Amino acid sequence: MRLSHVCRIQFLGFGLVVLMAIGFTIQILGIHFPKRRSVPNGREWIAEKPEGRPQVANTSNMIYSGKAATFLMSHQISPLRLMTVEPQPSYRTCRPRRHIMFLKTHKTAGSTILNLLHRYGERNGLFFALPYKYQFNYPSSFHSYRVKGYNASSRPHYDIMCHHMRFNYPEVRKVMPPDSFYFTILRDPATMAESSFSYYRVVSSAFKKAPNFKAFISHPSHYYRQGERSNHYARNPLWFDLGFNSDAPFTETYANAGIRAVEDTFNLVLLAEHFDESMILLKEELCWNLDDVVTFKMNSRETSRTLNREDIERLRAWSALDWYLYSHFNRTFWNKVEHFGRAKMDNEVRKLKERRQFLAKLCIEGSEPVGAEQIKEEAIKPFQFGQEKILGWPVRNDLPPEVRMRCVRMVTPELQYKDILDVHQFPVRASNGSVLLATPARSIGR
Ligand SMILES: Nc1ncnc2c1ncn2[C@@H]1O[C@H](COP(=O)(O)OS(=O)(=O)O)[C@@H](OP(=O)(O)O)[C@H]1O
Repeated sequence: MRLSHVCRIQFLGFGLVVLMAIGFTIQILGIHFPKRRSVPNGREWIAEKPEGRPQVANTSNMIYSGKAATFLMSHQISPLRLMTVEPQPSYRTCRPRRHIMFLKTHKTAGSTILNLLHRYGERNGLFFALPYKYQFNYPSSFHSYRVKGYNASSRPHYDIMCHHMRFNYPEVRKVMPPDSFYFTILRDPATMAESSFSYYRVVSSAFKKAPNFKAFISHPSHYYRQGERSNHYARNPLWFDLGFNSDAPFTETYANAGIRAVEDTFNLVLLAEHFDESMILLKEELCWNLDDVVTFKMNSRETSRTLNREDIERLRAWSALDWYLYSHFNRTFWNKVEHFGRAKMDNEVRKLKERRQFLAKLCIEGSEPVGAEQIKEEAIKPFQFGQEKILGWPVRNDLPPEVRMRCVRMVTPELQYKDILDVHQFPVRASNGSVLLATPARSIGR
């Protein structure tokens, strides 16, 4: 009798251990159990949900043609479904965050992040704190009166702020709600300098004076003078964008004080070199879905120069404050990944890459970025600046209109997207009340 009792306890204990092991494995792999939903009847698909509620879209009147039809049919799936946001896992207790401040640093993949913020905001009817042109009077320090429609007495409600600025927290705080999520992105100062040299050589005095990049790397101080035109791109540009003194001599005490200020203000600091991991961390922190953070690389150059070890060391030493900052947030970034779970992260990154590849096949003519001259539509032509060609994404013409529209939004560059949002938020009305298209600020200058 006692023996069978002991056996039963042992059996229950063993079962418990097996269940715990299964739960632990699920946790590590980050497997989500989506809500059970009704199987589509061939005509109906769960479509995008602006307010988080599923809507049913009838796709029976969709137009299919050419290669698109073959692609869509080969995947046995409705085109709308391809553009669908995955359902929220049923156990998720968090609520998507919608008050967001992104500090867009220069040459750090910020335009790609802007694209996802623009899309999310537009889809969810959020209100952007927009600059009058394309930047908040950069390189001057940010001031609230630079936000279109801002009025200190009436304090309009803004949800997202994301265009280039030199950060100035007291002024930003006046504009953004107190519960805003602050994030930014950093890049290794060496590769960043290579990108900046190519892009900003026409404007930065230090870059202009150097006969070539190699010469600049060998003797940066020979070409650099504090305060000369656009030299904030040439030394410690991250430090500058964060609102600090980029010409201050490096000391650990000073650098640590800056890092503490960033940590006190920003909820998350991302890394351009680890963009996909960054997107997963961002998605988790914002309680968003995978599709919200799927992007195509924006603002990339046709060619770039490879740096050798010595070049890298020199450039990091030249921008010592940025290198110290980057090294610190590189450590905290990987601590966050560790905390999230490496295996889970790998799994999520794999899903992100697959989704991007899938959407590239669906949306993009040839699936690869091309030079601006190969893109006919002004709405998606990349802005050209600097010494190298900036690439863009041609959208296939044989897609059903709604799908094509969503594809176009995924590759709409920052400047054109800002114009679209501006027109939505500040429609110019004729005397009869009809909406006139506002003059794109682009025609006035960046
Ligand atoms: N997803 C992703 N992953 C990694 N790197 C990326 C990504 N998206 C953009 N980029 C690279 O970021 C550089 C452009 O940065 P920005 O868009 O911030 O430039 S800008 O300041 O707005 O002009 C530019 O770098 P360079 O090509 O070295 O110039 C882009 O290639």
